[in-house]
Amino acid sequence: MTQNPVRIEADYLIETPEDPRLAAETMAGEQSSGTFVAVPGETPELKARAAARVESIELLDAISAPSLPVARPINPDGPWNRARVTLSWPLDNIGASLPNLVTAIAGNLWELRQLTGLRLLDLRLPLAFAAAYPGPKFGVAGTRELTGVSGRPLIGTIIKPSIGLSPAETASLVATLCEAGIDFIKDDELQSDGAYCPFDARVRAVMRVVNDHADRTGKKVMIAFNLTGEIDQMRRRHDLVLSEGGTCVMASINSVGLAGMVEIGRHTQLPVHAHRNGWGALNRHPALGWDYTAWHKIWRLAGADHMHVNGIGNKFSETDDSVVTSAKAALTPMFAHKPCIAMPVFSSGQTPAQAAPTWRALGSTDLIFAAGGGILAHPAGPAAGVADLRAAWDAAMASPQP
Ligand SMILES: O=C(O)[C@H](O)COP(=O)(O)O
Ligand SMILES: [Mg+2]
Repeated sequence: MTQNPVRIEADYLIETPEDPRLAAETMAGEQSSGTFVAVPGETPELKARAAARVESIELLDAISAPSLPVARPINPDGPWNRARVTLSWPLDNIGASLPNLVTAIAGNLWELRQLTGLRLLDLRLPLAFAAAYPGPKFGVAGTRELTGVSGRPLIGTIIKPSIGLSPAETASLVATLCEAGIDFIKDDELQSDGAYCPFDARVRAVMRVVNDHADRTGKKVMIAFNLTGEIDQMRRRHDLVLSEGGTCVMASINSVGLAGMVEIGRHTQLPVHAHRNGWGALNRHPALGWDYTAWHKIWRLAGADHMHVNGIGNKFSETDDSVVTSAKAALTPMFAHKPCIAMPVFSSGQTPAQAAPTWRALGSTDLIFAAGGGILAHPAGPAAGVADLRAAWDAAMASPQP
């Protein structure tokens, strides 16, 4: 977690038919003061001030075929060398700006013909970024306080069918889940403000049920209402959730973009639940895109309190190791004085069967365990689904601390 006070650092896995040292210099040049040819104004003084630097290169095994196509290959016969590279940039090139950070560390780099593979593995930011951005306002502690859940994961679900229910039907399902003792419910990412389930009507209908349940039992179930939209809409939707007594809002972060998320992060008085749909396009090919460890940091800084990490034995394509690495990353402090911890959300094909392996692999109860089909498709109904999931977690946690 040691931060260079004046330089941004990023680690990459590169694949190149050139000497990796040359390719790394091209990366640094293209992403700072250089271009494909020396230009007169790029003086030694200017370079000293603005050039990105190659901080380290670790050579890895070469491979026998390129991972990505190139229109005019530099060396069509290979070999395709691989290396782990760290670059750094002067903070003053961009200032503490998340959108411009992404352009610098993850902009035109992806298109360089010198590279047949490029993956951004991790990044380290100067403290100025911690000062410039809100970070999560609630995180694990604030979410636990609002839900009254301690010592175990939050047991959650996703409204299913994802889309198609009316506000009244959604509220009726929420009532059943509240009675069953659930802690957390979220809209599906596909449900935001459609014609037959408008956002405002859904919030009002659902919060009537949630508030009534809280008045009777003292337990306020946290509902993550999906406010994804344009910036003015999102601010207004947040304000409605707040005024109705809601305790969480959700956004599809790839859809609202970094500036959208920063605005939510600054405006919010509620925890922000960050849904990562679209992530596969940035991550699924091992020689292209981002590792979650690097990517999720920009969203935490922007204000994500809950970060989706997929789940053990998920219905998608990701390995369990990758899921656990992501969850541990979300729980790792970003800055000593401003940890920006985000609560990992395990979701995607989760059922009681994944409770014990998740507990063993993570060794923490600081998570939201969200099972949509895993609760709502229970043969004995949603209430039995909640009870089974609670029982599975209780049994898992009774086994020795991993
Ligand atoms: O939005 C989500 O988190 C997913 O739709 C999870 O749904 P599932 O538990 O039914 O896979
Ligand atoms: Mg979903």
